[in-house]
Amino acid sequence: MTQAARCRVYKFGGASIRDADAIRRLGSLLAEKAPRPRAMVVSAMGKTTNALEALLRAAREQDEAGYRHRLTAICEDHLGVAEALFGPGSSVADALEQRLAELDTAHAAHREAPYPFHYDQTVGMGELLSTTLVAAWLNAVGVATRWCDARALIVTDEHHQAAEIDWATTRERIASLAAECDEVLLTQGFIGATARGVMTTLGREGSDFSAAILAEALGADELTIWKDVPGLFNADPRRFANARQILSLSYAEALEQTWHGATVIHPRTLAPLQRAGIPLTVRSFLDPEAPPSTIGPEAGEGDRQPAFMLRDDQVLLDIAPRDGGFLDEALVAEVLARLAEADLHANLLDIEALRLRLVVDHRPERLDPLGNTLAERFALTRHDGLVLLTVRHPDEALMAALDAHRSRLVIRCNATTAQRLYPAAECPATWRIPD
Ligand SMILES: Nc1ncnc2c1ncn2[C@@H]1O[C@H](COP(=O)(O)OP(=O)(O)O)[C@@H](O)[C@H]1O
Ligand SMILES: N[C@@H](CC(=O)OP(=O)(O)O)C(=O)O
Repeated sequence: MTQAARCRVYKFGGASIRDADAIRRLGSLLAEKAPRPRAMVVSAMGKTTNALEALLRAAREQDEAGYRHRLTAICEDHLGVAEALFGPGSSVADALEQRLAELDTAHAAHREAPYPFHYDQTVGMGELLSTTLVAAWLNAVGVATRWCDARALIVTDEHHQAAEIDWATTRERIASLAAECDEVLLTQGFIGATARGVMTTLGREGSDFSAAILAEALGADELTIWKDVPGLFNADPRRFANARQILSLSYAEALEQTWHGATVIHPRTLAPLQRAGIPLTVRSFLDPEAPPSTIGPEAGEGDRQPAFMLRDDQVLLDIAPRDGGFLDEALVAEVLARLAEADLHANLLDIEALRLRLVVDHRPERLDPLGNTLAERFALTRHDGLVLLTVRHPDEALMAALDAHRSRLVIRCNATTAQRLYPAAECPATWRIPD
C-alpha cells in the first residue's frame, strides 16, 4: 500500500485547540506537516467540559446568577476565538451563537430531568462548539474538511454519562458516510446519540475512545492521538520529575496501565483497536517530528519496565459482615453489585476471610448513596484523603524505596502489579522514580 493510500484517523484533545493560536497551529500541522487523515475526532476546547459541568451544577442548584455568569464566560471564550480567527461578525460566530442559544434552551427544558440525562444534553455541547470552529478553520487554510455530527454516527444505548456503543449500526453509518465523501471527516469526540437521536456521552476523557470507534469502523491503518507530550511515559511526567518515554508496548500492557490510571489514554480506547489490529501512535502536537510511542500487538520495552500510576483523592471502604462471620461469595457478590449500581470503579479490591476492602474515587454524588446502602447490611468504615500508587513490573528494592517513611494502609501485590494506599499527607506533590 502506498503512503498516500493509508487510512489514518487523528484525535486532537482539548489542549491542542485551547485558543486561537492553538487552532492555527493545528491548521498548519494538517496543511503542511502531517499526512492528511481520512477522519479526525476533536474534543472540547481547553477546559470547556469542566466549565460546562460547573454550569450544570449552577443550573441544578437553581443558582441563576452563577448560571448566567458561567454561560457568559463560555460564550465569550468561543466567540473570542471565532473573532480572532475569522474577524468580527463571521458566519462561524453566528453558528456558535445558535448552538449557545440551544444550550440555554436545553437548560430550561431539562432542569427537572434526571441528572445523567441533563448532564449529557449540557456537557456534550462543548464538542459541538469546538468542531464548528476547527472545521471552519481547516477549510480556511485549505484542508478540505466535512463537519460531521457524531450524534448521527455513534449510536449508543440510553446509559447517560457512560453510554455503550451499538457497534453494528455505528459501523454501518460511518462506512456509508465515508463512501460518499472525499474530504477529511471531522467529528466530535465524547458524544453520540441513542437510536432516537438523544445525545449521550461516553465518559469523561472519552474522545480517545470515539477516535478508536471511528478507526475501527473505517478499517484504518493507524490511529494517531496528538497530545501535549511526545508519547506514553512510564509515569505521568507532570507528577514524576524523572518519567521517561516508552517507545513501544503491547495493547495488553497499555490496557493494564490505563486501567490503573495512566490518564494519557482513555481505557476504553484500546479494545476496538486491538480487535481490529490497528496500531495506536501517541505523538506531540507541539513537536510533531519527535519519536512517538506506538502501541500494537507485539510486546515492546513497556512490557518489561516498571511503570507508575497515581490516583489522588481516593477513598477506602472497609466492609465486613455485621455478624462477624465469613465474607462468603454471596456477600462479595452483593457488595460488587452495589458498586456497579453506583457506577463506581474499584481501583483496588482486596478480599480476606472477614472483610473486603475497596478503593474508589472520591465522587460524593455516587459514593455517599453507596455508603448508605452498604451500611444497611454491613459494618462499614470509610477513610478519605488517600493516594493509590500502582506499579507495573515492580521489584522489591523499588517498592521498598517508595514505601520508605510512608504508612501503607493497604498493600496488594501479584506477579506483575503492586499497589499501595498511602495517606495523601505523606505523599509529595511531585514524585521521583527511585534509581
Ligand atoms: N503515562 C503517561 N504518559 C504520558 N502522559 C501522561 C501519562 N499519564 C498521565 N499523563 C498526562 O496526560 C496528559 C495528556 O492527556 P490529556 O490531558 O487527557 O490530553 P487531551 O485532553 O489533549 O486528550 C499529559 O499532559 C500528561 O500529564
Ligand atoms: N471533552 C471531554 C472529552 C475528552 O476526551 O476531552 P480531552 O480529549 O480533552 O481529554 C472531557 O474533557 O472529558
